[in-house]
Amino acid sequence: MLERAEPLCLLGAGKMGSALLNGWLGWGFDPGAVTVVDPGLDAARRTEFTDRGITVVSSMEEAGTREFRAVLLAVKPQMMGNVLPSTGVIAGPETLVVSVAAGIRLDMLGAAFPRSAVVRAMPNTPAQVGMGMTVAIGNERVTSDFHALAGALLEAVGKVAWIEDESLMDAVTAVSGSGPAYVFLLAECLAEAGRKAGLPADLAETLANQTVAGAGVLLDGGAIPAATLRQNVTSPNGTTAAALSVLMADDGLQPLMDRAVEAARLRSIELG
Ligand SMILES: NC(=O)C1=CN([C@@H]2O[C@H](COP(=O)(O)OP(=O)(O)OC[C@H]3O[C@@H](n4cnc5c(N)ncnc54)[C@H](O)[C@@H]3O)[C@@H](O)[C@H]2O)C=CC1
Ligand SMILES: O=C(O)[C@@H]1CCC=N1
Repeated sequence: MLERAEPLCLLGAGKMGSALLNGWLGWGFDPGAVTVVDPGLDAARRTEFTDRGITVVSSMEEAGTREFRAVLLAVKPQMMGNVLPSTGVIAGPETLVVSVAAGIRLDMLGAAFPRSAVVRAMPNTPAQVGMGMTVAIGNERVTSDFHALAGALLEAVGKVAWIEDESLMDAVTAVSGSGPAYVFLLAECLAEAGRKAGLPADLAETLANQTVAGAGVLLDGGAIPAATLRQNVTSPNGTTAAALSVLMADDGLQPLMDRAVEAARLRSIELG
């Protein structure tokens, strides 16, 4: 289980690391128990953290040799080679290490943290508001206690699905890890199309954003399938049917999405 004041170290407080941290603090985690290691934070970001009672350091040396209960690795995959060798000292047999780096495999993580339980996870940025989707897989050191701890950390920021086949992680990354960006692009495109249809820019943006947000809330919980929600909007021979005849044509959204997801999946493999 997750105690609210167990020592937790976040390596890399960029977009994803901060989203997770905000989610944990929103859940009630004690900021005084958190150490952020990030050499790239500007003064304003550092102050943002320290004002909330979080300890911020620039290097692993400054973090000391204390073993944390949980270490979250949220640096770029390309940085992992530099970061991993110096992090072993803060992770002992009682430590759970969670990496969210795209493409970085469990065997690489396990080699860097031979004494610790390691979980490879793929969250997404809606974690910031407790609406994240995370897929996770643990190595052989993840006992039921560590599994519960990882589950608690990740469930504090949204839904969690555990998998047993690591090869699925590249497709997971392409669908839910990167997926929020596709939805934001949809909102941008819808607003742009509205502008082209004659709407003032700010009104077009408001309509598009609120439509995407509202549709997302209707989807939340999964009680009603997306296809049913779509059909509920579509009056026979009406305006939606006219638009969907374009979006659902043979060269419509599906083949485009297939190509986009495949490009992301292949990139995830490359990053590993
Ligand atoms: N942004 C997203 O939506 C998602 C990102 N991820 C993964 O999260 C990781 C971080 O991605 P972002 O947050 O988007 O990148 P980012 O560039 O916003 O954050 C990376 C952070 O790491 C810091 N950093 C660089 N070198 C460091 C070091 N030696 N020690 C500690 N911190 C260091 C940087 O200063 C920066 O704040 C990546 O591995 C990515 O694959 C996973 C799921 C979703
Ligand atoms: O773009 C990326 O590589 C990361 C992984 C998933 C979302 N952002």
